[in-house]
Amino acid sequence: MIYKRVPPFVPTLFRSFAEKSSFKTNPVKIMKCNSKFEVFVTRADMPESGIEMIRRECNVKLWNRSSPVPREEFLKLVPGVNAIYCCLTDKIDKELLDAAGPDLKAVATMSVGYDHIDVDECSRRGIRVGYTPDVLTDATAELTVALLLATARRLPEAQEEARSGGWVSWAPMWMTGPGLADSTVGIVGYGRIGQAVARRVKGFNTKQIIYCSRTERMEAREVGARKVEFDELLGESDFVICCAVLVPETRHMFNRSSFNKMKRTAIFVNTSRGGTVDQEALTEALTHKIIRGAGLDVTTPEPLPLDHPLLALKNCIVLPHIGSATIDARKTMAELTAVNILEALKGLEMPSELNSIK
Ligand SMILES: O=CC(=O)O
Repeated sequence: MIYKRVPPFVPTLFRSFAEKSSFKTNPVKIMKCNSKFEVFVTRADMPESGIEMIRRECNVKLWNRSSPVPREEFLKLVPGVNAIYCCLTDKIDKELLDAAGPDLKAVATMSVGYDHIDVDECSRRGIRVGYTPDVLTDATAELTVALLLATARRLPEAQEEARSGGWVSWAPMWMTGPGLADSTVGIVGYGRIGQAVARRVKGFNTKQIIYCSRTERMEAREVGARKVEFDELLGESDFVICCAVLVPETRHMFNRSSFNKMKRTAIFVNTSRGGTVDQEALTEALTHKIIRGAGLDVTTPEPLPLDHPLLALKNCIVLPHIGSATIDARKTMAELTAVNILEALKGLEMPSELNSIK
């Protein structure tokens, strides 16, 4: 990987500064360094090390709130900027690119997912697009396994029982769930994260790992994983894990028909994007015990409204999209996003680029 680590960062002002005094009332903070380039950053609480790297070489226009920039503000703030440093809540589409205008040279997202960016449209306009693969693979795979175990072994439910007095005594079959040992694990989407999940679940003495992906993956040999068709994976797996990228072909691939093909004892886990699941069908499958349980780190929409039926189901765990949320992963993602922008503005290759415009 070409990604270069930067020297240790001296903590600076951004968030604490932003949260002090006058900045509370001003939604944008401008940081000048006499560069010809201006970079718009969509969150006040992007990790400081990445912002500091950009600030050393470019003028930074920082959205001075830790909540997403409202769309109307976003459209007003981007005209004339040379780069946008964004995250997965920021939609970068034609309208936004039109608003930014011809000086926009690069968009870099602090995420591996890029379904919020119209990459083709960026390419047509000569705008380079960067993202952050690799650096969050371990973090996301760890969370996926944690969610898998928490769902199968019913950890939130068990904790609730302990807290609320439901724990009357040890009981032979109380709070039981399926184990990974001797099970079949099916992984849908065998990219970097899918492979990292496979390596981890292998360590739990699983019987077999099967996967489906567009192509046969050499990496699967390392864990003895076998490529199968989607329907076979659904029918064979005790645990079905979705690590697939969200593209038109994967939208709602987990629907009524898919849940009906799964074992009634199956556990479904999704750490990719909420859009891969038809949530109404999932709610029905969980309510009517068509499958045993589900663990979701991603939903549609995010956040899931508090009155959403999935949040009321005991056999469903919902996490607030924290797959990559280790401290190191998030810092490294921020720094990679900064390097992507700086290299693009210098006309150099981005370390992690989605489109290659020469
Ligand atoms: O979901 C998280 C990411 O795309 O980085």
